Amino acid sequence: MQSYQDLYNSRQWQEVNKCFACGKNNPIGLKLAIKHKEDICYTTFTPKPEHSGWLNVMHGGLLSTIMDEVMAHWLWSRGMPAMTVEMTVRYVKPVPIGEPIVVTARLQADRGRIAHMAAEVTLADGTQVARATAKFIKTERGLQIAAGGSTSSAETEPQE
Ligand SMILES: CCCCCCCCCCCC(=O)SCCNC(=O)CCNC(=O)[C@H](O)C(C)(C)COP(=O)(O)OP(=O)(O)OC[C@H]1O[C@@H](n2cnc3c(N)ncnc32)[C@H](O)[C@@H]1OP(=O)(O)O
Repeated sequence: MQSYQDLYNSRQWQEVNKCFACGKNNPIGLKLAIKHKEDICYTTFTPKPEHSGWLNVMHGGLLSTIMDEVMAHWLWSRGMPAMTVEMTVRYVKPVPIGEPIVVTARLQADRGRIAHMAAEVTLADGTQVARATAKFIKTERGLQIAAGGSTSSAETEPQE
C-alpha cells in the first residue's frame, strides 16, 4: 500500500488536489507551493488587492489559512495524516498588500495522537507579523475526506 509520504509527493495527488490553499488546480485558490527544509516547512506569498480585509491590509483569515496549511503540510509530508482541531492566532502587525511574506511551521511537541505545531509569518526583512499555535489530531479520516469520502465521524477510525 502506498504510504502517506509517497501519496503526498505523488503527481496523482497533485492533479486531484482541490485544496483552497495548495491545490494547483483550484481556480480560485492561493496555489501555495510548500517547501521543506530540515525541521521546518515554509511557503512564500505576496498578497494582492483581492486578498484584502481592511484597505491595503491582507485579510487575517487568509493569514490563518496559510499558517494552518503549512503546519498541516509539516505533518502530512512526514507521513502523518492529521487534521487541525484547535488553533490560536496572534496578529502582531498589519500585512501590507504587495509585501511578500514567508510563512514557516515547525513541530513543538509530538504527544501521541496530538501534535502541537507552531507557525509564524514574517516580512522579507524578518519582522514577525503573525504567529500561531495549533493542535492537530493524527487521523486517517483526513485522507478519506480528501479523496472524496464521507465527512461523517461515525466511520470507524483505524487503530493507531
Ligand atoms: C496527500 C496529501 C494531503 C495534504 C493535505 C493537507 C491539507 C491541509 C488542510 C489544512 C488543515 C485543515 O484545515 S484540517 C480541516 C479542519 N479540521 C477539521 O475539519 C477537523 C474536524 N474534526 C474532526 O473531524 C474530528 O474531531 C477528528 C476526526 C479530527 C477527531 O475525531 P475523533 O477521531 O472522534 O477523535 P476524538 O475522540 O474527538 O478525540 C481524540 C482524542 O483527542 C483529544 N482531543 C480532541 N480535541 C482536542 C483538543 N483540541 N485538545 C486536546 N485534545 C483533544 C480527545 O480528548 C481524545 O482524547 P482521548 O479520549 O483519546 O484521550
